Amino acid sequence: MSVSYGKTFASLRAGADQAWEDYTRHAFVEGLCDGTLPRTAFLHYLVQDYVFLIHFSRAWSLGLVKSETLDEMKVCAGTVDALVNHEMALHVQTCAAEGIDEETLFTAAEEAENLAYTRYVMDAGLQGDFLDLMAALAPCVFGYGEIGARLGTDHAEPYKDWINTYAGAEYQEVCETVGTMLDAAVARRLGDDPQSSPRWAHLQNRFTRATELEVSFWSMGLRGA
Ligand SMILES: Cc1ncc(C[n+]2csc(CCO)c2C)c(N)n1
Repeated sequence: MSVSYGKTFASLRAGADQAWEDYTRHAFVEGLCDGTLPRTAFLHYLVQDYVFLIHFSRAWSLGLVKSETLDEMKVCAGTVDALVNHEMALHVQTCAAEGIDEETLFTAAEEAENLAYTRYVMDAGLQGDFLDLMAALAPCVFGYGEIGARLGTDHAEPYKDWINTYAGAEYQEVCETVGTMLDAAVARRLGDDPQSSPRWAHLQNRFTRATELEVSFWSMGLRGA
């Protein structure tokens, strides 16, 4: 892998085995890359993803509540800001150009895969501590970072705006910042050898399950083809 987002992510990624490959090399992703993804599937994904981001913003806000350091708070607050004030704008713009207005996005009925994923993450945070929440949030952040880094910024239409959002230096820096914060959060709570902590298996389980839910999310997108 050419990108590095910290040792916590590297360990969790390795522990997720095949699920990680299924997520980051999904047919939906390959279709974005070579431009063969049907437009209807992309729009179906984008409408669902708008609602997804609403709930992910809520989950990152919970991260603020569960933080133990100002640095953790800064990363969570920055992510909420990026999500609600910037990342969602891409969805709104793209959908507006296709005649789908923001009211339609906000009130879209969630597909079961979407609902399952966001509520799973939220519950991981409500039930557990900051690390439980971060383990469930991590696949989303680093997976899109890894996909963006692999696809690169040199793409033709139709999906270059989407790809560039995640391939660009700005998002890659976000992933590095979150990775650094996550390493510090783990060291603070579990010490220098976190994999030997009795909590590690549970954190790995949260990460792997969230990764599987990302796979389902892509497959749900393809259903719109
Ligand atoms: C299904 C789905 N999974 C992941 C992302 C990417 N993503 C979601 S929240 C967030 C902000 C963290 O910095 C990022 C990058 C997405 N859009 N949709």
